[in-house]
Amino acid sequence: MLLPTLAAICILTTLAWFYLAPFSPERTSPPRVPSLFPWLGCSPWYILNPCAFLARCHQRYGPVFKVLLGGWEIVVVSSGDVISSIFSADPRHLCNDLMHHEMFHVVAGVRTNYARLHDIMIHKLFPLVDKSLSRRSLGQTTQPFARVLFSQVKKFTQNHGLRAVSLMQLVQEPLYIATNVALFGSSFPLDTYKDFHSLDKSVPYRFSRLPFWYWPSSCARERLLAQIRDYLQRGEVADCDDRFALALMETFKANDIQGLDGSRLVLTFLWGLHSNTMNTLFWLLAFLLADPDALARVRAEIDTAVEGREGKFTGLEMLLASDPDELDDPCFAILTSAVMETMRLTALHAAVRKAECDFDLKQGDTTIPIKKGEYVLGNVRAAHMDETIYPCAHEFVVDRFAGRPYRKGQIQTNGKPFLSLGGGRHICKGRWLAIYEIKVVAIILLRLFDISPSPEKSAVWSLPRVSEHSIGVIHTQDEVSVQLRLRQHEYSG
Ligand code: HEM
Repeated sequence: MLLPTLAAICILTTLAWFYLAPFSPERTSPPRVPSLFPWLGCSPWYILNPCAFLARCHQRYGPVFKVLLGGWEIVVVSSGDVISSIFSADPRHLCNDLMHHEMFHVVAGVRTNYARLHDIMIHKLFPLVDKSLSRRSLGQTTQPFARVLFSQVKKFTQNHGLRAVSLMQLVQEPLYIATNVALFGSSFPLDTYKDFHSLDKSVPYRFSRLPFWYWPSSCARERLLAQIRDYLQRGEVADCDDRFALALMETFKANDIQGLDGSRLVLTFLWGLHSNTMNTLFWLLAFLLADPDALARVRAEIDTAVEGREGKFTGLEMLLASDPDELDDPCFAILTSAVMETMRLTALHAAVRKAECDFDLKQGDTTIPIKKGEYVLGNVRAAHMDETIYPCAHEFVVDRFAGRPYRKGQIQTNGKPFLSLGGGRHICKGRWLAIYEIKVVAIILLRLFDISPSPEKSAVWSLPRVSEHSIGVIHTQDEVSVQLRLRQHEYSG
């Protein structure tokens, strides 16, 4: 009894201290968040709710502050310009190996051989992703994507016509399967969505080393690794159009990556490929369903484009057969803006880097000194919630990014600091794929269905709660059920 009581007293005292003490930050530049514990620093509060902790510190100490978390001195920055300069910094000065290491460990359980896997990922896999998923060549890589996606969504019309379905599964499973076919070919283990989802749900807890019932997700990970290993061992690529899969197999062969190492590398990549995109897509639908006017505007735009009223497409089938470049079009200006707005609202923190030497970050006319061995972290959420840049920053404003003339071939930021997709040399290599995929899923679902809250739950739609332990982009643990009703138009099942 003594130990738990002491622990409870300790936690309550420190919580009270954190909330009530009249904080006077140490007179350092940047200000340092005071902490009671010598090595742990503020990690108990950070781990309990990273987002709320950073928001409180931002409010108290301003846009730049230093905090000790589990032995790491971290300089947190919240201004768009400074975060951009971290993204663009020379990796010899600010290095992001740490995040990659964590991803390998947390997602795929890598404990040995890290350096070799990391080397292949950075020097072989990322350039391959960059080339295959660039705006110009995306159409060759995604050829079967929309076809497979459509056939997966159609299954919901057959099996779930009148029943409640999980919004998460509705938006994510077809996307997962179609993306895997497009990138890895149809011989990839496609019936793995449930295991992937179970692993994905555990990742934020694994990152924070929080107590969690890990057993189901660990079993899911083992099954995924075994199936991916079989896929790599077979080495079959069904179709020579599967360019990405062919190049991947060749890269693995040339570098003698096989067995468990190969499957761990692919699983880590698979998580990077799906996790943010799936969660962003879920929130796009959730925001639209919570805002009937926004939903009506996006749907009207889709109907106009699909019905060929402005001469763009003559039906859903034609739209789905088009090159991704065709969807990067002013006829989808509001939908594109809705995707950008969702990315703005869902991005958390990024740009975690370790300083390899003493380094100055520029902030306007001043500099932020970073010492060798310190870490920097970009509080993207704070930058995106800056009311001076984004009025009504906490609200979903569907046309926020549709104010200026549409610029094809560019991310539609409307000239505002937009950090959800990184920047500089580490800009997200899958950004064109992610935007294209999210748009296609939204087009298919909103064209085919009226989606309403499941009557067993509530007649009024409210946004799902944000999980305190989200990473990358916000997550939810809420089960959201919806009912689908086929709309009356060209498609009848
Ligand atoms: C909505 C979906 C996505 C979001 C919000 C997102 C976000 C990001 C961010 C913020 C970074 C920069 C991280 C940093 O520098 O610290 C990044 C990097 C990266 N992303 Fe994405 N991403 C998404 C989808 C994808 C997809 C579909 C792929 C496809 C494989 C992908 C592949 C990559 C790669 C390879 C990098 C590392 C680039 C490098 O370090 O050179 N991402 N992503």
